[in-house]
Amino acid sequence: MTAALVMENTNWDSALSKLLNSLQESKSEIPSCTDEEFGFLSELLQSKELNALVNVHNKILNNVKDDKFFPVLSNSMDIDIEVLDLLSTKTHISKDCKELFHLLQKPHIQGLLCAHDAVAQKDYYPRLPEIPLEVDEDEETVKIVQLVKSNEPLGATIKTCEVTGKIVIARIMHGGAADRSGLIHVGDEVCEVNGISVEGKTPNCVLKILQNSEGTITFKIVPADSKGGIRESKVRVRAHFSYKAAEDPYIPCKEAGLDFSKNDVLHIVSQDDAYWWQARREGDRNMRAGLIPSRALQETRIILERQQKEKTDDDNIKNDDFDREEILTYEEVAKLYPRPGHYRPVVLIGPPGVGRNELKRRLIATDPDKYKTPVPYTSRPRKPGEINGVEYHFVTRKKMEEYIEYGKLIEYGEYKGNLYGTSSESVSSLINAGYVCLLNSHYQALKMLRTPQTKPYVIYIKPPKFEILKETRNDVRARSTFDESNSRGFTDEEFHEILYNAARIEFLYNHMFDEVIVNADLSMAFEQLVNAVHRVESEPLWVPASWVQ
Ligand SMILES: Nc1ncnc2c1ncn2[C@@H]1O[C@H](COP(=O)(O)OP(=O)(O)OP(=O)(O)O)[C@@H](O)[C@H]1O
Repeated sequence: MTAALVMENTNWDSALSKLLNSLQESKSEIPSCTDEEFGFLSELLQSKELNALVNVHNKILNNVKDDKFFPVLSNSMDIDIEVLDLLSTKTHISKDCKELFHLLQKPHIQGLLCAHDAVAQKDYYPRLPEIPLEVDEDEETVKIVQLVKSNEPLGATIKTCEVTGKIVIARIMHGGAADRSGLIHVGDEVCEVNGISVEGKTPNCVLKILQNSEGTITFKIVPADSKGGIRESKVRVRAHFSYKAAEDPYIPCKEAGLDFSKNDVLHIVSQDDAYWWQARREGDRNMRAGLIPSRALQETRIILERQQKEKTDDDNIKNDDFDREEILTYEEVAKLYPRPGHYRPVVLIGPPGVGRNELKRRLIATDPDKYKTPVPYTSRPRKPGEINGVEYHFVTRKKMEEYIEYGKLIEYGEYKGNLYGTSSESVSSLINAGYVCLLNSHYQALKMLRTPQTKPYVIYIKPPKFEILKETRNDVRARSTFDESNSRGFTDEEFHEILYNAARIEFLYNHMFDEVIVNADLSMAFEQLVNAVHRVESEPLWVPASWVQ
């Protein structure tokens, strides 16, 4: 294509055409320019993309002139994440949902939305004024640092140094404004803020000065000896408790706190402080880290809480609940990537009668060549119609005890005086043969199953509240699983027993669940199970870090 051709196109930007013409005219006058370089530049100036970009730029300029151009929102990235959250469970509904779900995750779409938000929030305003030249001569080590105050906090905390009594930087939050500037470091001594000396002032007074300043904030700082960038740790943990900084009376700075919910995965970026770690919620676009209680601090809090509770304890959890001794704070996790043809076993946990068999049966029916369940062993007597090796392998109690003693069973438990269990061999042979192995083990077996070798995906099947449990089961004349000798519906007592057992399982094993499905409407619960199993087959998922190493 030549310049003349370009100019024939009436939509072509005239400035670009001019530039291209000049380039061609002056080619011979720039001998240092190689053919390749010249070709690249002239191709660029003739590209449709650049022309379109310049047109967009011109249009924006025209709009700005008329004062018509303003952003409608400044949180498009938050909206993108919200929409992704909503879509994540609905991708099966239609091809469009699936396509949108993938589109909104594309890095260039997200990059565009982030850039849009930064512009909409005027993140680049105001321009930094020139740094004043007249710095006290006798203060060679003094540094003037200017930061732009935007909507986000500064990302640094201050304290009075116990030794010198001066105001010093106590903490820099990872990814916050101060950290990103790279100009302020822990231990730096603050002499002035916006020209106001902070000598003799309390951290609270300094905070007030900061809060009252607009635009840029100028710090006069004596840098600490040891600077160096902050190294980010790569540790990810799953939180086993929820946290709200605003409700924590001991956090050094409430605004610097990071709220999280139980089961959130957190990226711990700094464990330098014994009591307060810095963390980000995994998947959060906000790169600013926040303060969370360290493992040691949280453990101490739990122990104190328990001691206080024990004094007034009136809960009815039985004494054999050995797990109560466990102090759950954070569990280190890592992503486990799916291996094609080698699937993690899916374990359905729940109170007897909640519907695990029904869900498992339905799943196997969708593809019996893919989903399999091992035939368990039991010491319970065979009932009429049952075939050995089909429903169960029927063996004596003595044999079961031998199996347990010799470690032949991957999981076992006792229910109503009979032993039940699954052999390790039957599970591993299904997994090695490329099937998705489904287990609905007794909850007591969870600890045995949750090992780096087995790597189970644990789904807790939860009953809905009493009224709904009763209504949904009675509507379809569900058969009680409590009375093996008689086919009849569930009684109210049995519904209460399901709920009692559910509360107990949740109390003891909640931290081992990868997912919870409430089995109210059967078809909805089944749909969730299908989605969950699909995720296990196809997505990298968080597991205890020891399973991955
Ligand atoms: N969401 C539901 N709505 C209505 N009925 C249900 C629902 N889920 C299960 N059922 C019915 O409840 C009864 C008990 O279910 P199921 O046998 O699957 O329970 P289970 O948890 O496997 O019990 P167990 O572990 O004691 O064998 C069955 O008749 C089943 O069809």
